[in-house]
Amino acid sequence: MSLIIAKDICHVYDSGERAYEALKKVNMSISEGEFVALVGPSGSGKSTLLSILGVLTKASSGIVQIDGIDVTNLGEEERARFRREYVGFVFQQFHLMPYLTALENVMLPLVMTSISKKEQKEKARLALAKVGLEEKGHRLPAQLSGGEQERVAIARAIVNEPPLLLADEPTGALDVANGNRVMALLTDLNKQGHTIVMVTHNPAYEPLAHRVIRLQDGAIVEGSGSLTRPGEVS
Ligand SMILES: Nc1ncnc2c1ncn2[C@@H]1O[C@H](COP(=O)(O)OP(=O)(O)OP(=O)(O)O)[C@@H](O)[C@H]1O
Repeated sequence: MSLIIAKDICHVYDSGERAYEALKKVNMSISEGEFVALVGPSGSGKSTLLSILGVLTKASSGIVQIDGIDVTNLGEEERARFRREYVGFVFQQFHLMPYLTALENVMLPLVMTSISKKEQKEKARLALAKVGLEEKGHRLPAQLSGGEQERVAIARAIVNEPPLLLADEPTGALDVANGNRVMALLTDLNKQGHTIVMVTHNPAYEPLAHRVIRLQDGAIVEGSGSLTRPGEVS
């Protein structure tokens, strides 16, 4: 079953003097449980597409359906709620709060929920254990290595068990050994049921994905998946 369907997605950045068409009629579908690598040259539109799939950016036109919900026309508040429930984000820059411990950073997505503080802590501990950092929850980000900080960021992304995990160059700031460890972790999380879409510049990681979607000049040139399953797209 498709978790994501994107139909005729166009995106234009309009910064006053000149408009730039970053995505041109992108059509794709991603099945539940897939691990997809989103690749392509710099400027081809990968981050823009990831941001649209994560309901962070509103596409200029086109339709995005996630888990059967048309997210295209949701209001700001509904979009925020949708992101909290459905999407975990992992970025190249870890974006950890420097004055919070690793455990507190992982708890952040739960703060807005009705879950009790005790349960929030328990869930954060479990997420840290999943990334192999159960012993380091008390440390501040500055007291962790780059690889460990990225694993904390991954724990934060999965703490509320979102069905969809979006990763933008998750290994971009890491050395080979730490990059490989993060990739092994993502592969493992995928096996546990998270659907993953990952932007990467590293061809060595492409074989780890079930499918490679290649973008060029804002269009998909390989691996879009089928959009023709009856009943899924109106
Ligand atoms: N806020 C913006 N305003 C104007 N143009 C933008 C903006 N953000 C991105 N672009 C342009 O849109 C195009 C696609 O950008 P995007 O960041 O999606 O590419 P990318 O494939 O992720 O690139 P990279 O691999 O270098 O991160 C680029 O040409 C970029 O210059």
